Formats: sequence, C-alpha cells, structure tokens
Amino acid sequence: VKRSSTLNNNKVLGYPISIFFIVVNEFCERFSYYGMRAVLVLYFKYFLRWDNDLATSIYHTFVALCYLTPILGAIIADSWLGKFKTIIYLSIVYAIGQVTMAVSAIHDITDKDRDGTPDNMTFHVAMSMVGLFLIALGTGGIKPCVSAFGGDQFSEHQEKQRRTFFSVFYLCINGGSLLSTIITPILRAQECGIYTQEKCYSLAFGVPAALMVVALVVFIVGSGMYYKAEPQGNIMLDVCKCIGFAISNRVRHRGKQYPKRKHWMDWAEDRYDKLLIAQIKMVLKVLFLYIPLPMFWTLFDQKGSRWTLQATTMDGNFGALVIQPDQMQTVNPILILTLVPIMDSLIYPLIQKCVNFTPLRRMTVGMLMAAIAFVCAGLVQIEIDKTLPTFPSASQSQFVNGMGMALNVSTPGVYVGLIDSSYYSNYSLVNNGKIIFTIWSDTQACNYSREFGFGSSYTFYIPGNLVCQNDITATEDIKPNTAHMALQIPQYFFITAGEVMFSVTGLEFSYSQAPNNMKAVLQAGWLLTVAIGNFIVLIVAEVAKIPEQWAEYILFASLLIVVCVIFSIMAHFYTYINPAEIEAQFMKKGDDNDEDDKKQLQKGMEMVKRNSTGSHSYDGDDDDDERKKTKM
Ligand SMILES: CC(C)C[C@H](NC(=O)[C@@H](N)CC(C)C)C(=O)O
Repeated sequence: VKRSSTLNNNKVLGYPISIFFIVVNEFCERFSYYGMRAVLVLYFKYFLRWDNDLATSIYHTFVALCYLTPILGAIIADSWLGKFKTIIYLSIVYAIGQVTMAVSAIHDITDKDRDGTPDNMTFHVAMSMVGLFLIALGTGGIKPCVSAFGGDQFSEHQEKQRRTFFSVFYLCINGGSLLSTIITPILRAQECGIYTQEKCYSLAFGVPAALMVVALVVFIVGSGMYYKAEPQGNIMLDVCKCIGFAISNRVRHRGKQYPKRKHWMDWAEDRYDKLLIAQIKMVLKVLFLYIPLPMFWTLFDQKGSRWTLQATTMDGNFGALVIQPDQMQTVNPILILTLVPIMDSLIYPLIQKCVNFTPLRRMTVGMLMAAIAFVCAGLVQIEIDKTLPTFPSASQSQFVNGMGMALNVSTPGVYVGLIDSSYYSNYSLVNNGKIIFTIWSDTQACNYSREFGFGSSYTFYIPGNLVCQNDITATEDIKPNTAHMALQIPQYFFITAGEVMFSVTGLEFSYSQAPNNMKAVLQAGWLLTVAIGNFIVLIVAEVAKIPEQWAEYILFASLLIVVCVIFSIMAHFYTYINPAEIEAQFMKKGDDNDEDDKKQLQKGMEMVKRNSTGSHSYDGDDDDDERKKTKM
C-alpha cells in the first residue's frame, strides 16, 4: 500500500523515468567491469610477469569473489542502509578500486632506471590486489541492489513493464560489456609512458575507472526520482534467529504427544511474528528451487575458458575479418542484443499461444539449450580432433641454425633469440598472416617472410651459406587449423538462447517471488548460483581429468540434462505467489481489532499454505485483475 502511494508519478510510455538512470548506470558499470576484466589476464602476465597458472588462478578467484560479495551488499541494503545508499557507497568503493588498478599499471612510478620495466614489482602487485579486492566488493555488492532497486520502481500492477525492464536491463549489461571488450584491448595495445613508452594498461584500466565514475554520477542525478524502500531492521539476523528457533523448537518437541505442524517453520510461531515466518517460507521455497541451478552456470562460464581454448585450434579467417580466439566470446553479447528483443516480442508470445510458458518452464528450456550447446561443442571438437596432431604446441615455430656462427632472429613483438651455431631455438609464438623475420649475425642481416596459418607450427632450417629468403627451408610440423571458427556459432547460439531464457527470466523471477524486505537478498542468492557454478567448473576439471575434450563436453551436457529433469520436477511443485498480497494480509494486523486480526492471519497463512502445496499456477496474462484471480 505504502509502495504504490510513494512511487512518483513521472512516467514516459507507462514506465517510471527513474529507470532510465538505473539502466544507464548498469550500462556504464558493466562497461567498467567487463572492460577491466578483458585485459586483466594479460596485465598479470605481461606487466606483473606472472606465469600462466598464477594469472589464471588469480583471475578466477577474482571472478568468483565478484559473485560472492553480492550477499554482503544485499545484507547491507536490506537490513541497514537501504538499496539507494548501498549502491552509492559501494560504487564509490568500486570507483576507488578501478582508479587503484589504473595507477598500479603506471610503470613509470617505480621505473627508476627508466628501462621500461617497473623496479618495485611488490608495489604494483600490492596495489593491484587492493584494487581488485575493492572492485570485487563494489561490483558484487551493488549487483543485487541495482537490479532489485530497478524492480522497486514499479508498482504492483506494472508486472508487464517490470518484465520489460529486466529485459532492457539485460540488454544494457551486454551493450556495455560488448563495447568495453572491444575498446579496452585496443587501448591496451597503445603505447604510453613518461620516460619510456610501454603497453598502456593504465589507459585500459583508466577508461573503465572513468566509466564507473560516470555510472555513479548518473545514478546520483536520478536521486530525486527514485522510489527508495526503507530497510526494515536487521532482517537477516532475524531470519537466522527465527530459523534457528524453529529447528531447536522442533527438536525439543519430538514426542508423539506434541501435535504436528504443517511446515517445520511453523515451530517458530511460539516466539516469532507470523509475517516473518511467512516471508521466510517464501524465500526458502525459492532458495530450494535454486539448488540445481549452478549447473547451468558451470556450462555457461566455460565460454571464457574451454571454448576459447577450442577456438585456438580453429581457423579464424573470415575473409575481410580475422577473428582471434578470445574475440569469439563477443558473439555472446552480440547475440543477446539480437535475441532478447526477438524472444520478447515474437517467440514468447507465439509459444504462449500454444502453452502456458511460465518463468520456470522458460528456465527449464534454457537449461536444455545450454546442454544442446555443449553437444554442439562436443561435435565440433570431434571435427577438430580429426585435423590435429599432438606435437608440438600449436602456433609455435622454431629455427635450426646450420651456420658456423651464432644468429639472432626476431620479428616485431617477438624476439626468437640468439641461436648458437649448429643449434636450434626454442619454439616461439607468432601471429597468423604474413610475418617477416629479421635474421642477423655479426657479419650479415636479412629478412625472411612467410605466411602463417592459424595454429600451424614450423621448423626453419638456416643453411651454412645464408643468403636469405630462398635459402631457408621450412618443414610444417603442424598444418594450419582447418576447422573454421564459424563452426562455434551454433554452440554460441544455443548457449545464448539458453541464457536469455534462463538468466533474464531468473533475474525477474527472483525479484517477483521475494518478499519486500528481502528482494536484494534473493537477487544475491541468484548470483550465488553463478559463483557455485564457477567452483564446479574448477572441481570437475580437476577431478574428472577426462583425456578427450569432446567427452568432457558431452559429460557436462549429460550432467545438465539430469539436473534439468530434477529442476523440472521441482518446478512442477512450485506455485507462483504474489508476496505483496500475502504480506498485505499480515500488515492489516495493526489496523483491525483482535478478531479481525485472527481472521486475517488465518487467511494469510492459508494462502501461504495453499501456495506451498502447489494448487495454483502462473498465468502468463498481464492483465492485473485476471492475474489476481488465477494466482491468489
Ligand atoms: C549473472 C551474470 C552471469 C549475468 C550477466 N552476464 C551477461 O549478461 C553475459 N551475457 C555478458 C557477457 C559479456 C559474458 C552480467 O550481469 O554480467
């Protein structure tokens, strides 16, 4: 009741103006986050000089932390500061973190001997770690609050608009991330510096830092237009105490002499408010439903690891466009930008005409799509395996020096090294396309050029009487990749279609099914499934150790199908609720006399009980009156 009366009336096309500031804020924040993340591993490797393993471990730890901190942000928002203030304060922390990263990447700060490399690496490492910690705290902390705060701007009867908002919100996430993952690698490739010119990581981190400041400013500008729900005390502490009491009370009253209660949480009724118990029941029902969900993210997040590695064994030549393996990941946000509007305006309404395509059904189909994507990945892997020998590592080449003197070999960006007489160089990694090597000794120098295909590997024999281009013979150790990267498009299509059905729907579902005072907490619970999904990738990759990559893809697909079946059974027994209506039954308590109180409480409890036994179903209709009839 309070909510509809305090929502401001500034609307455009039926949408509150305030959401404009929220979606722009999300666009800039995601630009900041994904832009920084895009160059992070390279920064670890080439600036901090870490090896691949350390760089990868710290990167994944950082990503996992970003999905664990939402719990903290949600607790602060729902129990203490409210969403608005939490977003402001944690955005400041976030922006400081981004600026810290940008400063940590200025090599000149400690480059006393001015040779282009930092002299006090401990300083840069320490600053980077502090920066990353603040970013994880900020980005994770605000994430559940921003989406829930956006949802708060709609009144109860604006269910359709709220659903569209979550779709637009998702578009902004992907628009921001797409733009930044294109821009920051370009910035990183620039050279900058005061004393010496080096790869410009400070600019690649600085622009995301600036965008985070813009995100904060935009959010503050909208301040006067937001509906700001007040936090209702330390709700999480109350929830924990209430659950604890219900369990201990149940254990204390084990005997047959004690009458059974319908729900184990009802054992808390002796001490706790019935409204709180009803709200906890709503949250627990949704959290229970979340249990199988991490498996979806386990598959989804392998786009950035396994699928990118798969792309390294493929041919990225698209004619006018040459795609690098890690650039294939941009197919996901590009497809999101196309698929979300198509799904919302065409596919969902069409399916809705034939079946009641409820949120949980959409999520189930989304999981199946992800499983199909991994079957596609497995099939592509089988194709690739037909074309791949096992030795040596792809995209590398070596030189064998047949001359009577030591030789130096280099190409722009790669110094193959000094090769002793009658000895061979290490394998060096070079780009695809035409590469010109400069070979020089004490007495002569020459250029040798050659076309390199994706993933190919060569050994070059430099004869004793080197004149150059025509004298060097090459053996092809590994043929160029022949499986084309376009083969990955179907798997990207399915995983992204799955993401739209699963993730966009899940975001809105988590909001709509949460009681008013725990909206951010449930959003954080949703994000926790992403964090757990990422840990499962690490565990399965470590434990399973499947020698054939295609078999690993099929294993993941099969696991998701099993989980999907379990989820669909659980979803079958879930009944959609309208938390506000249930809460309203309890809220009336203060207004009515005791007798009415009892009736209202009885009615509210009945409602929760009916809902928990699964006697009602979600009706995809957006008409408010109709919705009330079928849902309640
Ligand atoms: C919960 C997140 C995984 C959801 C969302 N991610 C996406 O929308 C991805 N399609 C982005 C892509 C660039 C990986 C997010 O909030 O970042």
